Amino acid sequence: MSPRDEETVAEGDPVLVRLRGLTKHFDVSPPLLTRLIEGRSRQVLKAVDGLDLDIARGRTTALVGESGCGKSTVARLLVTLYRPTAGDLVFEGTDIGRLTDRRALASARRRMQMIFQDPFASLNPRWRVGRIIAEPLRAHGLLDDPAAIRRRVAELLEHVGLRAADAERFPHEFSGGQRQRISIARGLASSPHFLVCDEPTSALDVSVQAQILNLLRDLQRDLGLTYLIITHDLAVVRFIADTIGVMYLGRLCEVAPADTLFARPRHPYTRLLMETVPDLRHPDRDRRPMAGEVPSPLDPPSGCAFHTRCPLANDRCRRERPALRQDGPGQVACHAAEEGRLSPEGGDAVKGMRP
Ligand SMILES: Nc1ncnc2c1ncn2[C@@H]1O[C@H](COP(=O)(O)OP(=O)(O)OP(=O)(O)O)[C@@H](O)[C@H]1O
Repeated sequence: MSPRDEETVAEGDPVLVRLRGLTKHFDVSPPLLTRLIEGRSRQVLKAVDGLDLDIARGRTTALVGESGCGKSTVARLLVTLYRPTAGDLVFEGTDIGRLTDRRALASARRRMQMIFQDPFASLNPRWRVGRIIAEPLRAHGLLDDPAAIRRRVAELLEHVGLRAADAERFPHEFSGGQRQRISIARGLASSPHFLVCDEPTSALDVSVQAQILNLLRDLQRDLGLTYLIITHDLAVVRFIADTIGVMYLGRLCEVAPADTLFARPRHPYTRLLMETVPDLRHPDRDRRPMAGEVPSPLDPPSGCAFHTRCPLANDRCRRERPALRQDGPGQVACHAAEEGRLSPEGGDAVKGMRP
């Protein structure tokens, strides 16, 4: 056990967030009249379809996968912007997916915050930075004395590498990276335990991305924060994540410690994703596009959702949905892995999938 493990276990439950069978379906049916005239039935989009995941306290868990696999929907479920269709969403011991008590929900919301991708869109351009950062303090009724609010805002600005005097300026006076720092300061205002970061760096230049990721790491160390990072960018994940969950069409196909996942990816889809990782030092070099189309979540394939793109798929894969099973230090949902049909390095498994 590493010293960091001992620390988290000593605090009690090492798991801050526990997801069991977490599901979000959207009713995307055409209006009733259209359905009657055109003889169409109801349509349900399975954005998230039975997710089991533990998010370790004080650590960084990342969810990766191609666009449309359900990452942002998970983020929105976690911060209670959406209600689950089914399943458990337990945060600090409370199933917040089922909470109806307003005060309990407000208390949970204070302890978790979301950082969005686009700091332009998420900051009110007409408000001074001080007011933007102070807003959660007022909304949650944490501070009302103007001098105390000013002190807290100054402290938060300094925490994220800005100056106390920046409170007087407007968002447009800052660069993209600085604006993301302002978003993070606002996210920290209510002293949350859990930050959900949805593509926190994808709107930024590569050089600035590393600064923001370093800031997130420093804040985690200083404040004991737990992160869920949502991204399609494996380079970001490699830089910051302790644990990685790989999503495909609303389900997790692999969950593993970051080192294990990069050294020995197991699921054929993870192996294919790895082929597309840009080198952090040479981000423009050798980035292959992903082969094949992701099937529609309106009509997901039977059995393993990945079987339509997987060169190792057999009849069982087409018929039977694989469960997420323990596999070394991680978990993988793959019949080929369970049956020992994967090559150790993954070369054979991905050859047929390369464009
Ligand atoms: N409010 C909604 N109503 C209907 N469908 C939705 C809604 N939100 C998301 N979806 C659909 O759910 C699926 C998952 O979307 P989601 O945004 O969670 O994926 P993602 O992996 O975050 O993709 P991206 O990286 O492009 O944001 C997509 O097919 C999307 O069109």
